[in-house]
Amino acid sequence: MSYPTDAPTNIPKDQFVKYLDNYIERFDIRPKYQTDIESCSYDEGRKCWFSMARDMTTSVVVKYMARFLVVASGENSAANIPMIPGLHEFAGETIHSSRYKSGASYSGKNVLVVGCGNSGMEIAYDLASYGANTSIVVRSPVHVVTKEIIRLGMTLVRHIPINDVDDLLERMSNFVFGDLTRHGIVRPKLGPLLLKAKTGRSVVIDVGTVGLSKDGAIKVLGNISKIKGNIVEFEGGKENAFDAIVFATGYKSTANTWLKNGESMLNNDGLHKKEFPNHWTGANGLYCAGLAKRGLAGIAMDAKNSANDILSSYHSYT
Ligand SMILES: NC(=O)C1=CN([C@@H]2O[C@H](COP(=O)(O)OP(=O)(O)OC[C@H]3O[C@@H](n4cnc5c(N)ncnc54)[C@H](OP(=O)(O)O)[C@@H]3O)[C@@H](O)[C@H]2O)C=CC1
Ligand SMILES: O=C(O)C(=O)Cc1c[nH]c2ccccc12
Repeated sequence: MSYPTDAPTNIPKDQFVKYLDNYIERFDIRPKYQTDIESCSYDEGRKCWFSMARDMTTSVVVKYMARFLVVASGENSAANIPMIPGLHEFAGETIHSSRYKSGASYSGKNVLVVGCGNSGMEIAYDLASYGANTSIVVRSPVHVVTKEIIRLGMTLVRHIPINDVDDLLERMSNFVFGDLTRHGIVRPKLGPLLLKAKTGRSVVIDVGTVGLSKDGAIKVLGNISKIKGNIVEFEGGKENAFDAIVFATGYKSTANTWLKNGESMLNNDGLHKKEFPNHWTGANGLYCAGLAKRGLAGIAMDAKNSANDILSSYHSYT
């Protein structure tokens, strides 16, 4: 099997869409856009998977039949908003990062971004650029890198031990950003690639947020303890008033809600049951790609394993 080697790196949106179109054409993929899978279940008698697919524009439900089923709906499927005491009575606006489009309407407002993953860090930068008085909650250590550094790391780790690559990535990142501890951003003990492999936590690619935090244009705050009206209280007792809170607090898998008979592969959280590296397949032609919290490299690994396995059982099946 061959894969395109011309994957885009830093190109405008229309060229990226063109890349996807070329990909579809090259592999003869027929996407069903605007389609919601309501359920997938295994028919023991016919030895196949039945999927109920609702056309979101017409609401017509179509039934698909397939010998193989690949769950690729991802770890980032439904918005995760934490339970914080007093949140339901918060006097301002609350929004999850998945619905955030632009900081334009937040100009001049006091906005708190909760979460310092890539979504939170990008949104904080956008809000500050639109003139919002921006704060961000950074409750845990995080690896901030540049896109060049992580790209280099992902290439080197195919040839060099992970600890050596992590050492290099940390040195380079420290050289670029300096020690950010006094700005509220602390590096985790584990290196960036090992942290991803062990905990699923991604590095954050800086888009300018770090510079604004150093300038004080974006305020870095610790964990929230409670909310009272429009006041947010932080651990340590600090209190600030906010007009809006953006929850960039990540996502959950939803595969367990629509996949019936998936017990051989998925748990109640919609993530795989089996330990890595044997997690990507279940019974009766069931597969998953991208539920192992191993980032882009993990998704590629699952996709190749699933495709090769389907190919070999397809040949023995026909
Ligand atoms: N440009 C890009 O390539 C982008 C990539 N992405 C990717 O998409 C995926 C999803 O990213 P994202 O939406 O950022 O979600 P993530 O799961 O990566 O990050 C969620 C963040 O929310 C924090 N959080 C969760 N609950 C709380 C809480 N109660 N109080 C304070 N903080 C909290 C987490 O902190 P803690 O670690 O302490 O739990 C973490 O910092 C990731 O793989 C990411 O790398 C996203 C945006 C842009
Ligand atoms: O593959 C992942 O998820 C990583 O953690 C590394 C990575 C590659 N490209 C990225 C873009 C945003 C955040 C992390 C990565």
